[in-house]
Amino acid sequence: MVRRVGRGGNRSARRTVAGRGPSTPAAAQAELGAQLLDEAMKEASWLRHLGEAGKVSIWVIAKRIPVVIGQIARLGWRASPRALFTVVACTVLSAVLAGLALVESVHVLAVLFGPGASAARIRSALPSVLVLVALYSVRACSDTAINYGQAQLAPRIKRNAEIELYGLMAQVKADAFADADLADDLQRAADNGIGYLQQSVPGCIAVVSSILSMVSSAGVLAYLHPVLLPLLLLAVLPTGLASVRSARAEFRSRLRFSSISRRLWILAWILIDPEQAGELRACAAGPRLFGEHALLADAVRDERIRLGREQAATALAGRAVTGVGTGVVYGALAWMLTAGWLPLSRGLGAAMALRSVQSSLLALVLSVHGLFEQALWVQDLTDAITAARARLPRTTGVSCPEQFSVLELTGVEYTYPRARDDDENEAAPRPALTGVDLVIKAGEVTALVGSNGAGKSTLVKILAGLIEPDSGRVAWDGRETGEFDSESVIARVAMCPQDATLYPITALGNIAVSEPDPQHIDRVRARSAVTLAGATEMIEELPRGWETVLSGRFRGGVELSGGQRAKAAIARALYRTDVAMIILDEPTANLDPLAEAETYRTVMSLRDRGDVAIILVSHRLGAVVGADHIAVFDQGRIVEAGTHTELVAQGGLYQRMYEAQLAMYVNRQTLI
Ligand SMILES: Nc1ncnc2c1ncn2[C@@H]1O[C@H](COP(=O)(O)OP(=O)(O)OP(=O)(O)O)[C@@H](O)[C@H]1O
Repeated sequence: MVRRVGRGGNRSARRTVAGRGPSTPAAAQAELGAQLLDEAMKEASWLRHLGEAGKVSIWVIAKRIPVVIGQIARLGWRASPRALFTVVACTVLSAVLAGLALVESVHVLAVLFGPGASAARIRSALPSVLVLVALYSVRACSDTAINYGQAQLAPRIKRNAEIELYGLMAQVKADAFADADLADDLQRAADNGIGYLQQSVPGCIAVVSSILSMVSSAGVLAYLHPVLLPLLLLAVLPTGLASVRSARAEFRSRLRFSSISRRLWILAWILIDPEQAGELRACAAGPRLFGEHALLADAVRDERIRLGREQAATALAGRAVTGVGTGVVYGALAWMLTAGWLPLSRGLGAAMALRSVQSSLLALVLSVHGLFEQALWVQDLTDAITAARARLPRTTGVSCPEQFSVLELTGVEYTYPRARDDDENEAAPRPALTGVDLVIKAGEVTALVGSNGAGKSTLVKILAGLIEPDSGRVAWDGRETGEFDSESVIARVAMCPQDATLYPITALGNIAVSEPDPQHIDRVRARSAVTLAGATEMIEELPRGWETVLSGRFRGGVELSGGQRAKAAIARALYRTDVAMIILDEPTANLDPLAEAETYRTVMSLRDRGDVAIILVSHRLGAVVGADHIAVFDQGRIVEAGTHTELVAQGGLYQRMYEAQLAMYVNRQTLI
């Protein structure tokens, strides 16, 4: 049993850190567990809105709710005007029918409790009973229509939001994702915003429908006797307040335990993920992770039990006060009946109306709280969409030329955007590139080499049009790329990035993934790309050959090795024949020596395409010996440039790196 968990921290754990260590191994274990829980309960960015509904005032909620309902109504109108109309019309109709049914019940009671013989009274009440049955039947149809309309609206609204959000995600500039805050915003929008948006549709309907039911029942009370209206407050207010308190306790608990729930989810995922099963056992990590899972799961169980107790106590107090209030109301009703202010039938009708208002109020409190929380997430989603819109690629209406002879970079500078959280750091972020000048020619192989973190991959992203320099110039045959639509530049570059991703589609689909329509895949071109990448044998040996899905997560699919993945990624780049530049960023890091040598021969042979510039990033300097031009990077700058022979003769960084690698093969003594 875990005790004393909370956002404020665990006192005993703190004491141990500050003072002497725990006395026994069991105490040490318990304190370690308490620290883990403390850590797990710190608020994370994706918890941003959870629990806010538990903190704000009722007035803030009251002002916000109509805005949300308006927003969802607008989305509903865009998604399906007919479904929205059905829902609105039937919600109003249901409330009116509920009121009419109450009034009709009073008529039935008036007849049944009126003068005359029993049989005659029952006969006289029959028409009103039939009307009552008709009213309830129509209301049942109306409620069904609301459910139907809601089932039509919610998925459409969700789908529209998905189209908008994922469409934007696929379009925003690649460097937008380097902005950790935007990436976080988009992730939250996808993980939570869309789901909450869908939930907010029934949420809005529940709120409107409970308000209308309350108004309708209150209207009936006023019709029975105006004095009953103020009495109503006595009967419903305590229930309302108890419900608000209980709902807030629930939200607060969710806030404190959401971080733990997320950890639990991640731990459970690690324990059951087939891909991680081997490593988990090899590292003997299973018992430790299982122990951590058990600790957190026990804490969640204890919290649910505690919450249940708190809510039961709140409900009991609410019920007790409501009981007193209801007693006062019924006392007043009895007095009105005996004083002749109200006939018996109306008194019974008033009791029914009171019950109806109480249950509608309960539903209203719960649905308003739920909707308020959903509204915060919906707002988050809207904000993320607006932020993503501001990061769409440049459109100028001018496409870049199909080819270039010379691509020139002059004084290129680039610094990655930093996260909002980093803004407080006083040190300015270090530029990834500074004053880069480089000339790239079609029909040549240009190699980019240098130390780790020197800026090679960043330059490659600029060449591919994925990011744009903060300053400096990138020009295709003298025309600055800023003149062109960003998309048109990206479309003219084939890229094989470091650690390329294979998608869970067929091998053929992966090689020709640049073809939007699978019907238009050129199989001959795909075969020749695979041959050039040295991957023919690998693909033909797959269980279903070209049609094998390249993911072990799917039935019949396979998981490729790192080297096999690299070959497929190279083939994917070589499939593109409509490009001005082919970029290979560390293409052979995972290849065996023979495959590596073969790949470099292929890369050099790409010069034969004539009008295509080849960019090769590599740490294997033996592989760039044959390049036409080599640029050596260090700390964001090009510090040396030339051919292999020229660079070795210079005796600088390149020569030192080359000699170091050479020594590994020819003179092991140098390394020892
Ligand atoms: N997405 C990013 N966000 C922030 N900084 C980044 C990002 N990518 C790279 N950097 C930083 O930019 C600098 C240059 O990185 P880059 O990946 O271009 O180096 P590289 O020469 O390709 O390195 P390596 O040889 O290790 O692949 C590094 O300091 C790195 O930390």
